[in-house]
Amino acid sequence: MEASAALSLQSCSWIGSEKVGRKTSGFARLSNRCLEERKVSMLRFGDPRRSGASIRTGHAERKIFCCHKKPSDLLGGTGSENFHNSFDEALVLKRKSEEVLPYLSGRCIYLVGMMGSGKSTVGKILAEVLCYSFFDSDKLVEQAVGVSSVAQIFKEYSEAFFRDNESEVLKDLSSMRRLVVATGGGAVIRPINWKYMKQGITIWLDVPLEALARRIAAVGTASRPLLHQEPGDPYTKAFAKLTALSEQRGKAYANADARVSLELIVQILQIKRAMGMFMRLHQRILRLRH
Ligand SMILES: Nc1ncnc2c1ncn2[C@@H]1O[C@H](COP(=O)(O)OP(=O)(O)O)[C@@H](O)[C@H]1O
Ligand SMILES: O=C(O)C1=C[C@@H](OP(=O)(O)O)[C@@H](O)[C@H](O)C1
Repeated sequence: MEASAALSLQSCSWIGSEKVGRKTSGFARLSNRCLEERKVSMLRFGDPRRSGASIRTGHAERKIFCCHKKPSDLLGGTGSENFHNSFDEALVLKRKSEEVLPYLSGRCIYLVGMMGSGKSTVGKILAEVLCYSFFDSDKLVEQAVGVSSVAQIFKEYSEAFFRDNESEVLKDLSSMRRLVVATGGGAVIRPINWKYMKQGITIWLDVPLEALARRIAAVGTASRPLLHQEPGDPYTKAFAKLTALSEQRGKAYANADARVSLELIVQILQIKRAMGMFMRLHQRILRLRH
């Protein structure tokens, strides 16, 4: 399953519960239709094509990426696995998007959550499915500052400087429509950012800390400066810092209009699997009796 199936499981419930009612590029590849509807030139940081972001226009029909993995892999997944296509899942996602789009009426979706919660991964899939444009706010800050990585911005300037630019980027995005935005994990700590993000719909990707630390340890902490300072092996230092950050930020994430809990998704999958096994067993017993 994975990120895409998580979406297919959750899309109905999040739209029902909403109150309104690393990345190589800051942008997902877009369909021709999406491109026509996009108005990125309004942004302060200008046209992404000029600022070096890659957008490919060659595909009229978009692929929906799915990955088939055991629920246990979800929690321990490194994310380095290939995403495979699945016709069924693509169909489910397509239907869900058709259900959801009228409720969205063009409003942007902001994904919030701790580092490694999958905001970029899920955001790209969500944007594909909804035919929205995808933006990664960290990438937009890098472009605005003219520095190639967030880690470098922290080092050359400061965290406060990064946060100011992050707020500016969110402000610019807030006047746009039909975007999925993967925010930086710390965007939730400034109340002003909520004012911008609440122009759209905010979704909190809530993932257990152990899973976050495992995912981050798998790719290393170098690109995440807040985790890189601690001593120790990547998992231990990521886990220690994520625990501290999560205690500070827990309440802030809860401001989101909806929460997608990976723990709950895994439980649902386990129940579905157990029910499937039970049905198969039941059928076998019936066959033996006759
Ligand atoms: N649902 C998932 N299951 C397993 N690994 C995931 C999942 N979502 C993301 N990942 C992996 O976790 C890492 C961090 O994901 P990313 O989308 O960059 O998180 P964020 O943008 O929230 O920091 C990446 O290596 C990614 O492939
Ligand atoms: O949690 C945080 O404070 C941060 C998360 C990072 O983004 P991701 O959540 O995309 O890793 C990035 O904005 C910066 O390193 C600070």
